[in-house]
Amino acid sequence: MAAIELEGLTKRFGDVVAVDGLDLTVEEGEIFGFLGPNGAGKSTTIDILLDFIRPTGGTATVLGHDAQSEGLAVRARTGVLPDAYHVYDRLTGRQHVEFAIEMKGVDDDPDALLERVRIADAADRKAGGYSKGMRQRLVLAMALVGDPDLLVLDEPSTGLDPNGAREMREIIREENDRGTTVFFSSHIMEQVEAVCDRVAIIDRGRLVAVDTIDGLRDSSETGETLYVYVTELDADVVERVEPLAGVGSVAIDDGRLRVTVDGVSKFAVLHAIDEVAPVQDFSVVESSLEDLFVRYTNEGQEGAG
Ligand SMILES: Nc1ncnc2c1ncn2[C@@H]1O[C@H](COP(=O)(O)OP(=O)(O)OP(=O)(O)O)[C@@H](O)[C@H]1O
Repeated sequence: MAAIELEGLTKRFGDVVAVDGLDLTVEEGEIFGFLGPNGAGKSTTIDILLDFIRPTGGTATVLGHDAQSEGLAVRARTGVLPDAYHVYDRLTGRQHVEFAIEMKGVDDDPDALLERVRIADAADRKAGGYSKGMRQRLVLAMALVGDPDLLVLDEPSTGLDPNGAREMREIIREENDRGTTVFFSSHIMEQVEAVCDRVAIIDRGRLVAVDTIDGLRDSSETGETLYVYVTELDADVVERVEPLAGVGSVAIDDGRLRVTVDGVSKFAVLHAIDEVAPVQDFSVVESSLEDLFVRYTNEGQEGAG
């Protein structure tokens, strides 16, 4: 059974199409990144998964339950770290978690939960004195009450310093190791790259790519960039390298040739360049997810324009 299954999911707000015929499957046990620029439709999709808003068309199935007609069943098995969350300044960390345990009607150990998000030593402090990272982890501890099968995290790293973001990643991995499927939205590429099994990129409500990060790299012309030192570097070399198979773009950059290539054929490309102009030295730079993200979302815009 898939953890999340979207079929033709559509949401219109008046003239605005926030989600536009989205088809997506997230398998159980995955850490799945849901990426897209501002306004792409991430929060709207998450709101539909949790039945906070109703779709205009299509269906969303979460853990085998229809998100709309069986919203209660979905929420009973799903933990959510919302984009905007609130803590009560005058309650301690433990009191927050105790409250969540009572609300869910389970008998979890609050200290064990605070331990899992690494703020057990602050359990008796008032949340008003917590740092932003600690507050977020406290809300995550509340989301973990009842041992959910699915964790939905909306922008879990926004506003965290690098240490906080790293700690968040570690916690996400640990929860995943316990068998929880993690679906998290972000526009911070590094975060997603470091932790996700697969990612979907959406843009203006539409799916533009879904794959592993390596898969995205391989299927993208900008999979890798070669920096090549050749014996003679001039416009003529650029012109002769451009038509070679597997070459995306070619430019002169800081005394070197800068060549974007399809990840699979970089050696063939190097070899071909060597025939045109003898290669003295080279280096390979893998695209970051950031590059891929820009590429996928810009391509979409060109298509629409
Ligand atoms: N309640 C609403 N009424 C009207 N338009 C809305 C509403 N909610 C969202 N939208 C519009 O739907 C589109 C998608 O918004 P959404 O918040 O889902 O994007 P997002 O990917 O979560 O963006 P961000 O990364 O900025 O949070 C945007 O154009 C937004 O303005």
